[in-house]
Order: sequence, then C-alpha cells, then structure tokens
Amino acid sequence: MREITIPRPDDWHLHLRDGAMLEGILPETARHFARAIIMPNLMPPVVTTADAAAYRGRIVSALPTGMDFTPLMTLYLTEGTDPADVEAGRRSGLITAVKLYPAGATTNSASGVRDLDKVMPVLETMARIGLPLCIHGEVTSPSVDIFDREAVFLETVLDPLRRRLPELKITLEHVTTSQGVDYVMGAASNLAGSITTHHLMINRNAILAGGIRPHYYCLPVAKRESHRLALRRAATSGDARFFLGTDSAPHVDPLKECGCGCAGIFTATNTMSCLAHVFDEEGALDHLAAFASRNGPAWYGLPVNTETMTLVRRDGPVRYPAKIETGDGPVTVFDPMTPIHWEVA
Ligand SMILES: NC(=O)N[C@@H](CC(=O)O)C(=O)O
Ligand SMILES: [Zn+2]
Ligand SMILES: [Zn+2]
Repeated sequence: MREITIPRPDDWHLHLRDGAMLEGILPETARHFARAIIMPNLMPPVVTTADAAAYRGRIVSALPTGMDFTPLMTLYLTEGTDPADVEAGRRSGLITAVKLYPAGATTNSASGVRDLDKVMPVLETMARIGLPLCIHGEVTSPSVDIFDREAVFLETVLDPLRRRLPELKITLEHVTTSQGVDYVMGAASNLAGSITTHHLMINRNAILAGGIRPHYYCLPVAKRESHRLALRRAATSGDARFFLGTDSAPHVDPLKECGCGCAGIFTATNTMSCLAHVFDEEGALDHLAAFASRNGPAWYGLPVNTETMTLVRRDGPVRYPAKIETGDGPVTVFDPMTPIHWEVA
C-alpha cells in the first residue's frame, strides 16, 4: 500500500513542559495530533484543579494561530491530594485522568506516592466517578534491577491494587515488557496499556551497543529484543486495550549529553511516520487507525476525531530536522536508525 487515511490521531501520553520549551515544541505535536493527555510532572507539579486550569491556559496561549489542538489535563497524585478537588475537576470537564508516579521512579517524580494507603480515598473517589488513573509502572527500590522494575511493579503493586479496587479504571502507561503486555491482555476489565513509538522501534542495544547513546535513554528503559517484539504484536493487533501514548519527553541536549543525563525521548516530530513504518513492516497498516486514532478515545470515553490524516509512502527516505530549536536550547528528535519512507501528506 502506498497511501493510508486514518482518523486524525491523538497522543494519550505527552510531555509539553512549560515556558520557552512549551512554545518551541507544542507545534510538533499540534501539527499532527488533535488531542493529547498532558503529563503533570512540571516543577512544581500540577497538583490541584487550579494548577491544571492555569497550565491549560498556558498551553492554549502557546498554540500558534491556525493550529487546532486540545490539551487533556491530568493531575499529579500526591499523598496530600484532596478527593473533593479531584471530583470537582472531573465534573467541570477539565480533568481527564490522574497520574500516579511512584516517588523517585522518573523525571520530576519526587512529589509522587510512597504509600498507596495514603491515596486510597482519592482512588476510591475516582473509581466511583469513573476517572481513570494513569500509572508509571515501575518500582523504585534500589535493590530491583532497572530492567526488572516494570515486571516487579505488576506483581507487587499493580495486581494488589486492582484486587483491592477492581472498579478503578487504570492505564498502564508506556508498557515496555512482554510481562506488561500479558498482564494487560489477561485482565478482564478496567485495564488498558499505552505504548510509545520508540519502544516499538528500539531495544536496549540502541542505548548501549557500540557506544553510549543518551538520546535513546528513557524510562522505563528499553528492554531486550523479545520485549520489543511483544510490544509490536500488541500494538499492531488491533486489540482495543492498547493505544498510542508517545511519551514524547523533551530535554535540551546539554541535559541529555552529560555525565548523568535525563530520561526522555522526543518523538513528537516524526511519530506518525515511524508508526506507519512499523505497522507497514508488520503487515498491519489496517490496524494503525485502531492504535493511533480509535482505541484511545474509546477507553477515555471521547469521540473519535472526525478530521482525517493521510500518510503516503515515498520512494526516497523522508527527512526530518535532527533538532528542534527552542528558547531553552536544542532538543534532539528521535532517530529511528533506519530509513523511513512514510510521510504525513
Ligand atoms: N519517559 C521518560 O523517560 N521521561 C519522562 C517521564 C516519564 O514519563 O516517566 C519525562 O518527563 O522526561
Ligand atoms: Zn513515565
Ligand atoms: Zn512520560
């Protein structure tokens, strides 16, 4: 196939940051995506409905005229989160989900949750009103190997939580392991998984073989090849429980290219081209719409976008900027390490 048209896609896990970075990178997402779930891990985090309303205002102001994009706001769950504020935020239509970061698991997660008991009243409220919980699913214990942190989280945190509160709708974010795929597939209800673009394209060799490459470092860290293949099968299967969350997470180059570099891969610019490439390779272009445009809205109870996007397979490789220049500095765009022929028309 040389051309495919899908409903305009959405991104169900996106980092837009703030200030000059927000201004610099927002067009990269808004150009292609109608909506995105905006992650709340700013410094300081987006904790209250008032914080989310203010942040939404800054995103909308940063949107260039003529671009059509709807930010879907989330709250950063802390041990001090007020259930009444969460409920009010949901009822007002402002809040689409609440985000759980185990304290210390990833970028700007220090205000996250240490003791799930402390947030049970919030989670019970969310279950009652049908508000989804998005989870960064990794344990943080230094004794657990970084490549095992997702699998251990499933057993020691997620499964007990789901048994305790089966009515709570949970999105397991950026699934990176075959265990994560199997766990989502094995759940009868109230569980879905988002998958990033980069975890469908790279395994851990990209980070470590033949030299250390910080622009492939993110959390959860890419795993071995068998896991990438499991993620590909899940994403391209059409299974309604899996959908796109790019986790596009910009950091300026000096913060990536240093002795202790930040986690995060910036894929907003070329995500749709890369996905068409992956689905084409898997002979599953007919399931691209399910993954990028239909399954996410169905899970979050929103309509599928009525506009469309057409992707075309060019004869020669498509070119992208290697970096996006922002007021904060340059951000390196994900390099898929293979020629990509698919382009958004
Ligand atoms: N994915 C990442 O590696 N980084 C994200 C945080 C996150 O989603 O865990 C970031 O905010 O930079
Ligand atoms: Zn995360
Ligand atoms: Zn993220």
